[in-house]
Amino acid sequence: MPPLLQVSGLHKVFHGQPCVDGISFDMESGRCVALLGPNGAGKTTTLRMLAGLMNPSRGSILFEGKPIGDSYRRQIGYLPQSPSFYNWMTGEEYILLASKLSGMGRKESAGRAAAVLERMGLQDAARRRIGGYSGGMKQRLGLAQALVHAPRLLLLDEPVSALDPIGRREIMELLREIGKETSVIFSTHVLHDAEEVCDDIIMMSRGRIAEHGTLSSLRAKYNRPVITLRVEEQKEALQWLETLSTRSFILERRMEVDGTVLLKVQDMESARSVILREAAERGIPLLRFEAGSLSLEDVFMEAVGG
Ligand SMILES: Nc1ncnc2c1ncn2[C@@H]1O[C@H](COP(=O)(O)OP(=O)(O)OP(=O)(O)O)[C@@H](O)[C@H]1O
Repeated sequence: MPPLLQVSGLHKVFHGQPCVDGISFDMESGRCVALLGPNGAGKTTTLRMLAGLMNPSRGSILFEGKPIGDSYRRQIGYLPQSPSFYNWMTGEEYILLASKLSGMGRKESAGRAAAVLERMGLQDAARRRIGGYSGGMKQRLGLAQALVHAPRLLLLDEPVSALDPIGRREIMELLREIGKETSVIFSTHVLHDAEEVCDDIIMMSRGRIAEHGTLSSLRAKYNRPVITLRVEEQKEALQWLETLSTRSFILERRMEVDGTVLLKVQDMESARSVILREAAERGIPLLRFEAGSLSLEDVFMEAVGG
C-alpha cells in the first residue's frame, strides 16, 4: 500500500519569490500532522496546494500513489484560515449546500448534515442564522463543512488561531476526536497546539521543511541537557551568574525576562556538580535549580532560526 500522501519537491513561486521552496514528505493514513511554522513560512500556500486549490510551480502530490485529479476533491475536507459564511443562511442550510457541492444526493446530504452538526455540538443552533453564531460556533460549522462528505484527509488552516481560549479548547477537543478516525494535517504557529493533538510535526521555515518527525523523535533528537537557574537579585549572585556563561562547559546561555537563566551544557553531571559546589562555596542564594532537557519550544526556535 502506498502512503496516503506523497509530496515531492513542491514549489510555489510568487512574482519570482519562492514561497514554498522544495517540500517533500510522506504521510501515512491515520496520522495527525501539524504543519508548524511562523507567519509567512508558507503553511497556507502548502495547504492550498495539498487541497488541490492551487497548482504548484513544480513538484508532485500523490494521493494513495496516484496524481491528484477531480476525484481527489471528494477525498479531502478543507477549512481555510478565514472561512467566509453567508450570514443570512442557517447552519443547516450551509452544511446542506456544502454537502450538495461535494456531490452528495439529497437524502444522503440530509442524513450526513444532521449527524455532523450534532457531532460539532451545533444541533440546537442548526436552524439559527450564522450571523448570530460566536467565533467558536462558526469554526465548528467550518469543521462540519469540511467533514460532511466523510473525507479521507482533513486539511485545516490555523483552525484555532482566531479563537478565544474557550473556543480554542472546544476545537482542540474536537480535533483530538476527529484525529482518531480521519487523517489530519493542520497548520499552526503555536507549538503547544501541535503538541496537544498531533502525532507528527513538520516544522516549516521560509518555505522549507526545517524538521520533520514524530513528537517523541524530535524530543529525542534535540535532547540536550539544560540547567535552569535563578538567583536572588544580589550583586555577587548576579555577577556569578554572569561569569558562568563564559565557562567552557556552558554551550549557550539564555536569560528569560524574569531573570531565570537557561544554560545549555555539555555534560549534565559535571555541570551540575560544578554549579552547585560553587553556589555553596560562595553562599549564592539560589531560588531555582533545575536539571532538565530542551523543551520542544526550544527545538522549534532552533529549527526555524528564531
Ligand atoms: N497569492 C500570493 N501572491 C503573492 N505572494 C503570496 C501569495 N500568497 C502568499 N504569498 C506570500 O508567500 C509567503 C508565505 O505565505 P503563506 O500565507 O503561505 O504563509 P503562512 O505560513 O501560512 O503564514 P501565515 O501564518 O501568516 O498565514 C508570504 O510572504 C506571502 O506574502
